[in-house]
Amino acid sequence: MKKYDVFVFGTGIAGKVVARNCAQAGLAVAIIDTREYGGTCSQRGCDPKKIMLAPIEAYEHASKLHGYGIATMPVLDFGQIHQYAKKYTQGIPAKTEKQLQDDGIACYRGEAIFKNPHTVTLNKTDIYAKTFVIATGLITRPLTIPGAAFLKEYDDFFKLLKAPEKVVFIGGGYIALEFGHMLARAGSKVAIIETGNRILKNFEESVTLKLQKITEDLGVDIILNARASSVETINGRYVVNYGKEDGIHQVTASEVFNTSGRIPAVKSLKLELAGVVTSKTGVVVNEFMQSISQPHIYACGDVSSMGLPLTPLSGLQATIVANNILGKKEELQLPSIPSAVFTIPQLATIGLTEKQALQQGHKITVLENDASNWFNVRRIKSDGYQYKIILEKETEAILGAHIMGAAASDQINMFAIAIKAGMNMEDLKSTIFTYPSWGNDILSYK
Ligand SMILES: Cc1cc2nc3c(=O)[nH]c(=O)nc-3n(C[C@H](O)[C@H](O)[C@H](O)COP(=O)(O)OP(=O)(O)OC[C@H]3O[C@@H](n4cnc5c(N)ncnc54)[C@H](O)[C@@H]3O)c2cc1C
Ligand SMILES: NC(=O)c1ccc[n+]([C@@H]2O[C@H](COP(=O)([O-])OP(=O)(O)OC[C@H]3O[C@@H](n4cnc5c(N)ncnc54)[C@H](O)[C@@H]3O)[C@@H](O)[C@H]2O)c1
Repeated sequence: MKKYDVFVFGTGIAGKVVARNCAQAGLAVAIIDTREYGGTCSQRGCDPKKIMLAPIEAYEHASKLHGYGIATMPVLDFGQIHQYAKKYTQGIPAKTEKQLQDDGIACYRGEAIFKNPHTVTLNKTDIYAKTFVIATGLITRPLTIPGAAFLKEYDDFFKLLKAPEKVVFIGGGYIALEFGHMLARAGSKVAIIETGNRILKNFEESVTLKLQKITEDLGVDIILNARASSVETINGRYVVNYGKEDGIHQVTASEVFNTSGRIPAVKSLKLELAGVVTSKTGVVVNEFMQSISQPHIYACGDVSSMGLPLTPLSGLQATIVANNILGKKEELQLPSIPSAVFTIPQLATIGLTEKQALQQGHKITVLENDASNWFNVRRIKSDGYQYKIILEKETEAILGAHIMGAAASDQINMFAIAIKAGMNMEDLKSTIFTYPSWGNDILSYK
């Protein structure tokens, strides 16, 4: 029987970091993936999405400044955009596998299944390990509606060679908004069906409603308080039926995407045979990222029950897992994690919303303004700008920051630094920033 010190499931950011750190420290490590090596973020998530966004942002800038120095409009070519992202992603599986092999890691492919807490079976062969790491990420939540087989998933977006004529997204979260903004600018007619009463329901309401309005003005049809009930094909087109309070409605589409959320990828591992406890949010772990029921089995990244499913946290958790396997006892101190939706303009958040701050009993001061007429917005003729900052009333400590604007994903990082450094709003505002930058705008937040 093959024996390893560490056996890692998943070659995304989380699995890769654990495997490499442990192998570089001299442990015998094996890793396995059911798909191409390299995981979601680099191949079908954050990075290719941002690459595709680059020409779309350039086009957007040009269209806003058309007649203000841009004399002729450029032409957006979705096929070229697809190729641009593909060129970036296509080398990743081979490069990832080579890095792992160069570190002396045994690389497997396929579906290994737990037989007992220390053994997995792969292609009828048993493999023993002292320690296991589950880093299998998330998969699209299956919708159990008639016609669900017609639905595309997030990774199909990266296979599109042209912008479809009409696209429907079922679910109005991160993925629908980011993809919808790109496709709408590339010429698709976009509709989003959302069960809630607004998009991006975990974000601060006022700034999100501003983005919702901008998205509608872009031509995206946002259908709220609606639940998709079935998908049919009629004359080569899809018809999505959805229920609202007043009955069943229909929308037609050339492509329909299931963007209704993502669930932990644990089903095929047979974790129950290893005695590993899971919940709806993934493998239940303690502060050392160990399974609460089997301490020699760790979980990190999106599949762990700890924190938001975002790349920076996955990397942090993986480093902690590796340190714990290597005997340096380290706890995950969940930091304030910023998050951004890469629409145009962007939406970014950190910390508590106003509602959460009040629910937690804080006495608060709120700095809020529609800053759409500020210099930086007028300069690039962007669609809008709004912020809401939640402060502890007495100390001015920053409890939460929420920004909708062209550079929100970077501005929010300044709040992340301030929160980590224990700076209050006055400290932040007494810092000298470059002028006239988006960062400097923060000095005028009131
Ligand atoms: C479209 C999209 C855009 C995103 N954009 C952002 C962004 O802008 N910023 C951000 O912070 N986050 C973003 N995310 C989230 C980010 O991609 C994840 O947080 C991150 O990839 C998680 O890394 P991971 O290693 O935990 O999982 P993954 O990268 O998903 O890796 C898990 C790996 O495990 C493999 N696997 C699954 N099941 C098994 C099994 N049974 N056995 C072996 N291997 C298995 C998978 O094939 C995969 O390779 C985005 C996600 C999506 C879908
Ligand atoms: N920029 C980023 O950081 C980024 C980008 C993309 C994805 N992600 C990660 O991926 C995760 C998943 O993203 P997502 O967009 O798939 O999910 P999400 O959880 O952000 O949004 C899903 C939405 O679908 C709605 N919904 C659920 N069932 C529905 C139904 N039957 N009909 C209509 N609406 C329905 C929900 O109310 C919710 O608003 C995110 O939580 C995030 O962590 C991050």
